[in-house]
Amino acid sequence: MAQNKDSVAYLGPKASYTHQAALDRFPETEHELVPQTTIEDVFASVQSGQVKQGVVPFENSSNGSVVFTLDLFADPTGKYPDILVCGEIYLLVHHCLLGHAANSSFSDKSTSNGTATDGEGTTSPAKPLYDLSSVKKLYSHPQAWGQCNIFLSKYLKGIERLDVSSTSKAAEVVAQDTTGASAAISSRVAGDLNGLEVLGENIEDKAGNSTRFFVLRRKDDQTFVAADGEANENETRYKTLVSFTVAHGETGALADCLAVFKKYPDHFIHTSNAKPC
Ligand SMILES: O=C(O)C(=O)Cc1ccccc1
Repeated sequence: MAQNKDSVAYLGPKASYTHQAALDRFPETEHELVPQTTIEDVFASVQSGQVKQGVVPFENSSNGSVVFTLDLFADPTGKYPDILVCGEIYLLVHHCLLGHAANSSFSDKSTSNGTATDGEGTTSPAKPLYDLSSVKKLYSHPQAWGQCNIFLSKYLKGIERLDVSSTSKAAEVVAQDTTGASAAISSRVAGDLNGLEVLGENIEDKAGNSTRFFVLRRKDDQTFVAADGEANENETRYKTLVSFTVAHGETGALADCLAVFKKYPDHFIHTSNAKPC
């Protein structure tokens, strides 16, 4: 591990959206960014103290929470008792369809089949840049499918979808299959890194598609505890993540918990997520 640089784990490999979010907040001149295979690996490396901080995807403007991350915060088996959220990062997400292009590109891009629409007023102007008839398998992180519904249902309807641990992992997998039968939903950066062509760009349903990432650390990390004290003296306003479980089958149990906010009108709920365990 490089000396004098704080280490930051992220959902990798390189060129994932999480990597891009981590680079925005933690430039490599001052931080060592450490890729992890899964979101749980990021939690585990922060919990064990192997890294100082971690970055994980939390929710998306188009299709809501990242359930893997929510489940880890719920922590039903008590594996991550010392994890705290200490920051957030927002990233605009533009998805590409990446693969090995068939010979024919659509030279006049307006010749492909017109603007795709989902019938609910959301339009996706993206059209394929190449003939996609050889694509038989699609790879991506499960969170990405729901952000590209319009393009997928119009141009790749019924094509098998395979979930992998991140969008950049999807690009790595597709790079191994040179037959042209596989394609990934991932970023342009991941395409460049893995030598893949962009078969479609900006294929997300909504123009402002953005993802919110959380920065994790251990709650007993003294470097931060000191800084927290200073911030308190300056009356810094905080956003706090509160994660709890309620007894199943007790009617109104969740409502009773939330009622506490009535007593503290200067504390308000920014977002809430509820999920069966
Ligand atoms: O960071 C990634 O690349 C991921 O796979 C998680 C994700 C998926 C879709 C949008 C943002 C983050």
